Amino acid sequence: MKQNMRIALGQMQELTPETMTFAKQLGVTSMQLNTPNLPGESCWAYEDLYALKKTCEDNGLFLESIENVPIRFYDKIMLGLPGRDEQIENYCTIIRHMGKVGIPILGHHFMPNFVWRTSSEPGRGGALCTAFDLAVAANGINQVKYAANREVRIPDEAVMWDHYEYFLKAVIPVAEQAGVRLALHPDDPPVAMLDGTARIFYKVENFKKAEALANSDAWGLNLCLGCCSEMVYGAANVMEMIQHFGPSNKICYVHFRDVQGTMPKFQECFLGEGNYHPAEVLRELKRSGFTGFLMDDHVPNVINDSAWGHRARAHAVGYMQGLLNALELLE
Ligand SMILES: O=C(O)C(=O)C[C@H](O)[C@H](O)CO
Repeated sequence: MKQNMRIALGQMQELTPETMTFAKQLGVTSMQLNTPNLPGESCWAYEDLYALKKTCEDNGLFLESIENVPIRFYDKIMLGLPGRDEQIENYCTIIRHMGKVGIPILGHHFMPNFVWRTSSEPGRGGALCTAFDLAVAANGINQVKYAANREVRIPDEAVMWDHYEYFLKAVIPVAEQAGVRLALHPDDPPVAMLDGTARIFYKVENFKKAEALANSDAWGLNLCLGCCSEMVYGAANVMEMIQHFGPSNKICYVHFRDVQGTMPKFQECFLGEGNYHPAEVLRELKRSGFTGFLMDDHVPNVINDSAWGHRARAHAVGYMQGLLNALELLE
């Protein structure tokens, strides 16, 4: 059954009673977890995934997606190192477990050196916003946790494509069978080369290439509007991604955040003061046939907030709820 667009609370690693209460208080009925801190050095057990799903259900919440397994579960896959087939086997096991448990989406990115930021800058009212400047990054400065194996660099984009294709060919049939969708997150920052390693998901046409390689409804996007807005041409990418991937139901879910500026230099911001117009984008999502969930992803660090960002996330969720309500009335 097709649902309506809805909002999830997420980007936490742990499902605590407090966060679930917070979700309910905000009027949110969906949850997402990012790299949940479950036991396991290379794989997750069925029982642990089942417990996450059950805890959500017992609290009247639906666990929509798990975004990312830990990088240590698939670093060899991304880097094409010996041991990648074993990692693929484990990845397939997780997909099968998720299918059995009934968690419908598993997110992934393909950035061996993960997310980079070069500073935090004061935004509206002094709220701290993370920022990226390629000129600074050229000196190897990354203020976000560095997840790469820095000994191994893959400077060749074609090699990274080979690694992604190898991964897709192995996991897509398993995902199809399990009824789980694999949602790809764009590169952040979206740049062709960072710290000596090539990236492949930094421009619109490359997502179309991945779509063709996967050639399956089990592949889709974790459409991070923030990353698309960071790309050269900013808001135009956001619209193009929605218009291309929405009608074929390739958008599994949306990270609804924005930045000011585009590559090579940008800064995160509150919704409504970035490169794109949030209402216009939400309307385009609806018109494209998107019926998945939206979530805030990153938020500025506002005064007296928690590390996870309760205050700023409440603002972002409220903003999205208001837009959704208005859209229902107007469209
Ligand atoms: O940088 C972003 O836009 C992110 O959302 C980073 C997240 O950790 C995401 O899970 C990367 O796959």
